[in-house]
Amino acid sequence: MTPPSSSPSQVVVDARSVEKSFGDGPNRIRVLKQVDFTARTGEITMLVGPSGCGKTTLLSALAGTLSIDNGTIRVFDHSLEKMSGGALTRFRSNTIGFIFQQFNLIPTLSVAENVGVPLRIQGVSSGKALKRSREALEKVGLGDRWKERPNKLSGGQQQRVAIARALVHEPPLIICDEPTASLDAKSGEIVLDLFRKAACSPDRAVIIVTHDSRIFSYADRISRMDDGQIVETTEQDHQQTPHFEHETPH
Ligand SMILES: Nc1ncnc2c1ncn2[C@@H]1O[C@H](COP(=O)(O)OP(=O)(O)OP(=O)(O)O)[C@@H](O)[C@H]1O
Repeated sequence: MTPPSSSPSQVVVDARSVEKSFGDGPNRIRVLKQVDFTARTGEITMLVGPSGCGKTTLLSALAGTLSIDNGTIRVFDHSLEKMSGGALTRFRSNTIGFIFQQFNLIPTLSVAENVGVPLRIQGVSSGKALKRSREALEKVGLGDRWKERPNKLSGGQQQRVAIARALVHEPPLIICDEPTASLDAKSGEIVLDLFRKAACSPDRAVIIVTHDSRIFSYADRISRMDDGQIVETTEQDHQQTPHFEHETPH
């Protein structure tokens, strides 16, 4: 997964001293406490840690969907906190592909129409969006299911549709929150192989929030979070092919 030597990996997500609290007065809770976090091109970075430690909050801040109280977040050389609402929305839709645990597919649209949503938001015509959506569905092994409604697919297949939707507009940053939590081992393996292929691109970065220890071997870098802070970051080099652990997640 190491990018070619002609394209050394670059820090493209750089969060420094990020702070975020929720609530007021005695109900105020500090969720992010001076968090430093980086993600690089050509790599899968996993953000792990116990429930409630602040992973989703940090992910939302990195994605620009949640404002922070203090600190700085740079994503592909743009300071998120300096961008206005409209500019941030455009930046997000061009730069980031999101994959959520709940898939968030629209039940009344076909699978291909769901995949095409990011393209339609960018103003791509429906004909071109359909063509590119079908190509993206081919890549995730669902080329023959494009006309169906999402509820006709299994959970693993719906997750692959969500991945096709996140990749269809070729965003340089892929952000995933618990992408495998509800998947069996076989579906999880397919999903992780797709992320690995995506991250192999020397100009693309993948960030995955997970507590699913079955997938840790796919990470190039693991940042461990506890009580609102990154307490450890470890690098993994892939002498051996990463694999999905066929055991119950912790
Ligand atoms: N909008 C909000 N308003 C108030 N409190 C919030 C809000 N969002 C998150 N929190 C609180 O912030 C803390 C961290 O939540 P967060 O979802 O970031 O944790 P997490 O590490 O992702 O947990 P999990 O692994 O269970 O998803 C929790 O105590 C949560 O209740």
